Amino acid sequence: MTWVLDLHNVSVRRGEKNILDDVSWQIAEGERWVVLGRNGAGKTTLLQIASARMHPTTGTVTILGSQLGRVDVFELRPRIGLASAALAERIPPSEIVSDVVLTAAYAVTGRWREAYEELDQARADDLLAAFGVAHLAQRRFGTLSEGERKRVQIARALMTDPELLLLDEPAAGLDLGGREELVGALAELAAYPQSPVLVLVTHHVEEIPPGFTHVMLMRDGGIHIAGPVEDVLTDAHLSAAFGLDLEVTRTGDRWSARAAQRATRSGGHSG
Ligand SMILES: Nc1ncnc2c1ncn2[C@@H]1O[C@H](COP(=O)(O)OP(=O)(O)OP(=O)(O)O)[C@@H](O)[C@H]1O
Repeated sequence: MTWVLDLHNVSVRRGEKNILDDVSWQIAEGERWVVLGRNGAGKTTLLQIASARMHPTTGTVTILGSQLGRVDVFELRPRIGLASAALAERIPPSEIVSDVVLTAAYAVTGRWREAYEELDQARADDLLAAFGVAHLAQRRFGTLSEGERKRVQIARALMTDPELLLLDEPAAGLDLGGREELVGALAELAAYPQSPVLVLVTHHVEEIPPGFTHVMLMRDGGIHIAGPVEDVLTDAHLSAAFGLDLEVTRTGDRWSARAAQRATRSGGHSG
């Protein structure tokens, strides 16, 4: 089987610590993954590896059939869409929104005399429309709200028509309405068979869009458990991964979690 992403015994060492510790993970065509874990679990490091931005200390990483270390990463990266806070910080606030998306075709931020094809412009316009921000195309990126910026970033990440799309906490900082709109947009993306393979990093099960197929729970740099959503999202697995007693609830095609309610003392009469 050809995997879209194939990590084999991958570790990343920083100082005395393995911040990724012996991770083996395969993603097949058509899958939509959520990576969950508490602060410091290693989620962003995992996405750095999966987006060919970081090499492992040990282990092998094969992305879209190319093994890291044996491939020109500058040829590989346009095939992988990535949206993250770190990338967003590099977008000049004065950049016109349309150009924020368009420049992804050339893997740069900041438009500077590149010869853009009309087709590229049309694609950038379509993506802005698909994420409901076409009306902001001529605004400066720095003037957008957090939610509007997140949508523009995802449009940018899709500009190169990637085969793999990695989203690092796309709902962070959004209000309830913004989160729900984004979850809806990602559910739509997940539903298209032509969409890239999706990997979404989040802290909250409430942000899992309908249509996502698999969940990985990370803990201390390793995989606590990974597999189909229904198998992984249990009270026991989530509690172990987050280190506290949690109750998970499924309502329709959405999930929520909260601290387990302690059994109340019963049987007594008040007064
Ligand atoms: N260059 C580095 N040197 C030392 N430690 C690092 C380095 N980069 C990351 N770490 C540590 O590795 C661990 C994993 O970091 P990472 O950012 O991958 O976690 P995360 O799961 O994305 O966390 P969060 O949910 O808080 O964003 C953290 O403890 C972090 O402090």
